[in-house]
Amino acid sequence: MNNKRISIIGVPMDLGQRRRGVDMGPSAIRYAGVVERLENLGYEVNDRGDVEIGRPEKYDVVEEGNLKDLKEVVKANQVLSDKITKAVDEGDFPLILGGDHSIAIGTLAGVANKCENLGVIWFDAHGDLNTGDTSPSGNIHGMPLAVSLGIGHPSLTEIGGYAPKIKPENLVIVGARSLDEGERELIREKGIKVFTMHEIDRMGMTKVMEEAIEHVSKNTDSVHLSLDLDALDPHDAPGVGTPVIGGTSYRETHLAMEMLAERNLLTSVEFVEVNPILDSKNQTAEAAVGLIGSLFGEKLL
Ligand SMILES: NC(=[NH2+])NCCC[C@H](N)C(=O)O
Ligand SMILES: [Mn+2]
Ligand SMILES: [Mn+2]
Repeated sequence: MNNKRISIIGVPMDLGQRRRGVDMGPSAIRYAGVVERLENLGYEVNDRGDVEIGRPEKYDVVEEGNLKDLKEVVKANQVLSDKITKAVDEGDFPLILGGDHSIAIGTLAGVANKCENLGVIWFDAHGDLNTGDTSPSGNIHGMPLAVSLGIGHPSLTEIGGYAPKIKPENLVIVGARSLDEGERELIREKGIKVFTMHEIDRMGMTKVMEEAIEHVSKNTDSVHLSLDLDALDPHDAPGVGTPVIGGTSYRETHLAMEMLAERNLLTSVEFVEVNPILDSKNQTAEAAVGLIGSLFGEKLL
């Protein structure tokens, strides 16, 4: 990834879930020194600022189909998608900072329209494979993968003007330990590759990443990484809205990032769900920046 210009795009989105504060995620990650960290690795960094998020007069409004704050989520994701397309057209490597995970809808719309077959590595405690019909919460941050597979409300699946963005065989989920019933069904029906915490315990992160990388590099021309900080154990990343015990350690995740850096296959990256209000002394944003450093080639010796 060397000799490249990185475009940072912040997305202070908090409408895809109910806990306020995750809109400050991009600021917290910047404050933890992401730009300096990347510049020290020799990259040129183009911080394109934040996507504007509409502030609804009333929060949590379900306009239709069990989808909370649908209108504002759609609007921001369309803007994000266009912004990414522009960055890619200008030759930049996109690094997206969230914000809740509903922004992955716009991110994938923006990065997938430039390639035939996008591979996706999705680090998450959750599946994010719900639709309005299967979601227990109505929170759109639990839906971006289903939406990107073309499943869900048309105002979400049609963002960017095309659908689907990804194919189920080009997707791998790592770190899952909390799935809703509808998500399990979709995983089985579509044959989606999932390395749950069970496989990570059993095989170790090295083997999991070797297989995950192999899986997403087959028949793909680009590979996107979406990392939800709740994939990590809450002990190492407490500042997230939907923590689930029993996640990957900072060390294991760090190793995964180093393996991705070695393989040099990523074409876009996104870090989401950092919520400074729920954090302790910006620990989660700092963890994110440490992981970003490794991902972009930082080495101790
Ligand atoms: N991106 C996330 N943190 N998603 C959490 C989703 C939680 C739950 N499965 C839901 O759909 O409401
Ligand atoms: Mn999650
Ligand atoms: Mn997620």
